[in-house]
Order: sequence, then C-alpha cells, then structure tokens
Amino acid sequence: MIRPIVVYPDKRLKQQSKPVMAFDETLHTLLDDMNETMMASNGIGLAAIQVGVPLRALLINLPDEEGNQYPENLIEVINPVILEKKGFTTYTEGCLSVPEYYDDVERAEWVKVEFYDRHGERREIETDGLLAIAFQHEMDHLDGHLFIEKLSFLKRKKFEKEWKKKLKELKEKKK
Ligand SMILES: CC(=O)Oc1ccc(/C=C/C(=O)NCCc2ccccc2)cc1OC(C)=O
Ligand SMILES: [Co+2]
Repeated sequence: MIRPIVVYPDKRLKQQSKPVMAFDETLHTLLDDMNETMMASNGIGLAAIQVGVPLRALLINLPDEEGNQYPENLIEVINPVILEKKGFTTYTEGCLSVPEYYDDVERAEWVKVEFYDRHGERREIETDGLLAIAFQHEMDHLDGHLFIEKLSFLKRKKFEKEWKKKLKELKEKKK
C-alpha cells in the first residue's frame, strides 16, 4: 500500500537507520509498499526512513531515455556499504522529502557498493553516472542526511527562505 512520505523539516528524516536483521515477510511488505509509494510520486529513489521506517533499506529505479521506469530495473538495496569511490561529479538533485526543490550536489563519480537483496543474498555493484549518484543520495538518508545539507551557505539560506514561503502557502491552501 502507498505510505505517506515524510517531508522536510520533519525530525524523523535525521534519524540514524538501523541494519535490517530479518529478511522476512515484514521486510518484503515494506519493500513492496516503498515501491508503490515511490512510483506513485514519480520518484527514482526512496529510502525506508522517507516512509518513517528507520531501517537501512532503499530502492532505486532509474528511468530509461524516454523517462519510463520498468519493474525489472528496480534495485532493492539492503544494508549497503560503499567499498570504494573515485572522482567527482555534480548533478541537480531532487528528493521526494524536499518536494519542488532542486540544486546542484557534488558526489563521487564512481562507486563500488556491497549490499543484500530481499532474501539476504549478498550483491556487489560498481557503477558511475546517475546510478552512482542515486546510491549516494539514498545512502545519505540512512544516516539522517538530506542533499540540502550539502548546499553552500548562500544556497542554503535561499532554500530556507523559499521553503518558509512554500509551507505558508501550503497552510493557506489547507484553510
Ligand atoms: C513537484 C515535485 O515534488 O517534483 C519532484 C521532485 C523530486 C522527485 C523525485 C526525486 C527522487 O526520486 N530523488 C531520488 C534521489 C536522486 C536524486 C538525483 C539523482 C538520482 C537520485 C519527484 C518529483 O515529483 C515529480 C512529479 O516530479
Ligand atoms: Co532523497
């Protein structure tokens, strides 16, 4: 089922997520709910904490050139660890927990990641490009970090001003 997405500045997003210990039905239901939620919101990545569950689990499903996402491209990532990273790259990132805000973020260009699938099988991926960025963005969520924390001081001030205005508009709309 679709679960509500936790939105900045909700304090839950700053939690340190705990490793998954049970690769059981409960985990599988969580992963399925996360996928429904991510797809319903046009997301390409989602960490469990974004639906309020502080577990080290995340999903990535990158769209193809036409912008379509396919179930076979879904990667379910549990207890990930970056084994190696190289180079630098900058990309304009967005996040379902910080809707309608995008900004340039610098990250490693290439990463080697070890993780487990929903059955507890170990996997290893070496990648660059958007997948490398997605892994780093989603893994930051597991440690309570959002991409807006990487903004320069001035960009962060701009963001906070815009965000206060947006929240006020949202409250006005709800009245
Ligand atoms: C209006 C609004 O909220 O816009 C959105 C913003 C972000 C997103 C999704 C962002 C997302 O999936 N980020 C995953 C992390 C990531 C960021 C950059 C590159 C790789 C991985 C979706 C939005 O919704 C629509 C309808 O476009
Ligand atoms: Co995010």
